[in-house]
Formats: sequence, structure tokens, C-alpha cells
Amino acid sequence: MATLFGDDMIERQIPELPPGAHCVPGWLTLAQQRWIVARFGEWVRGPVPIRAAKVRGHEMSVRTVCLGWHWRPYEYTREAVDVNGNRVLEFPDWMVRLGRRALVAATGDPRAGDAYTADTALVNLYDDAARMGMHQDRDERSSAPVVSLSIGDTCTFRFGNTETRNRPYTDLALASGDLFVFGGAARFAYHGITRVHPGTAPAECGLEAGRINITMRETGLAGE
Ligand SMILES: O=C(O)CCC(=O)C(=O)O
Ligand SMILES: [Fe+2]
Repeated sequence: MATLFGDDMIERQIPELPPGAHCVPGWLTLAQQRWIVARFGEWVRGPVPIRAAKVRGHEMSVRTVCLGWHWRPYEYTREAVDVNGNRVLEFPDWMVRLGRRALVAATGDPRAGDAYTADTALVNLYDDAARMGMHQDRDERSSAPVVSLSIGDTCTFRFGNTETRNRPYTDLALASGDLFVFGGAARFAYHGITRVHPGTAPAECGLEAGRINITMRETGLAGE
């Protein structure tokens, strides 16, 4: 029980979030985190290498590898047309199940996951200097919730409103193992990462430095 007196046992204060947004600190166990980090090692060696997507000609500071559908600003395709043209990895069944369980855990509603079949995940890798500017996730045609999982270093996550990228917003820490869900009235809220806090990853999460974030989504796109 090496984690018994770790930071994960200290109740963290979750600031008030807008309706539709939920945070579940420490949702993934350290064993689950390590297992996902091992899968991440496979994904980055997969058919499409991890890369920094370009937004209006500028590389993002995060690097991203996708599952199910390949995302680039501002479109999903099956092939990584801006990387090497290869088809992205299949969306794993275990992640479909995890997404459903995440919605149940986040909302407390045992039926919340029933109709949810995530079919894409953007898996972001942040180094100490990486940030993500305020944006909406709106390249999906479905308004089903976004399920976000964090592993590694803690970051400061800024969760805002659906109208502007400015205030009102709430800053909260997302630590290794945390689940964040935004759906319903919060589905199209602006959000971003203002900083990553180096050296804060728990020793046993499987990632020595940096931060992995997985956001699962339903694209609402059909077929091949
Ligand atoms: O890293 C995060 O927690 C958020 C990532 C994000 O907003 C995105 O990939 O669209
Ligand atoms: Fe996002």
C-alpha cells in the first residue's frame, strides 16, 4: 500500500463547475494508469506517429496521437492525411467501456453511459512547456459528452463558458488519475491548459515526466 499516505489520499477541493461539467479526482487507480501508459507506448509506435498538429501553420506545443478517427484542425478523417496518410488505429473496445463507466462515475446516474459510444480519442502528450489555448471541442457532429482522463504531471485546467474564451472561467488542477467530463450545457464550453507542473506525477503512474491526456468523444460520423 505504497500510496496510502500519498497525495491521492488527501481530499482535494473541487471548485464549483457549471452544469454538465464534472470532476472525479483519482478515478483511475495507479495500476490502471500504468496500464494505459503502456498502451500509449504502443499507440505512438503505431501506424501514425505522434505529432504536433498545425493550427494556421503553427505547430501546437502538445503532441497528439489519435484513435478511431484522426483529428487535425478542424476535421476528422480515417487517414492521417497531414502526417503519413496511414489509417489510424481502431478505437479500442475497452475504451468504449471505460467511457461509459466514466459517465456513470461522473454523473452518479447509472444510465448515463448507456447511449454513449465514443469512437475517437485524442491522446495528447504535454512536456513542461506545453500549453493549450482556450478552445471549444466542436469538430464533432455529436453533442455527446467529452470524457477526459489525465495521467502524469498535474496541470492547471481552465474551464470556461460557452460564449467567449474569457471570464467567467474556473481554474482547477487535473492530477494523475483524474476524470473530467463535460456534456450537456457545458459540452461546448471553452477550455484550455494554462500550465503543466513539472515533477508532480506520482512515482507509480507509469510516466516519469510530462502529462498524458485522453479525450474521448463521439464524432457523430458514420462509416469508413
Ligand atoms: O489536456 C487536456 O486536459 C485538455 C485537452 C483538450 O482540451 C483537447 O484535446 O481538446
Ligand atoms: Fe479540448
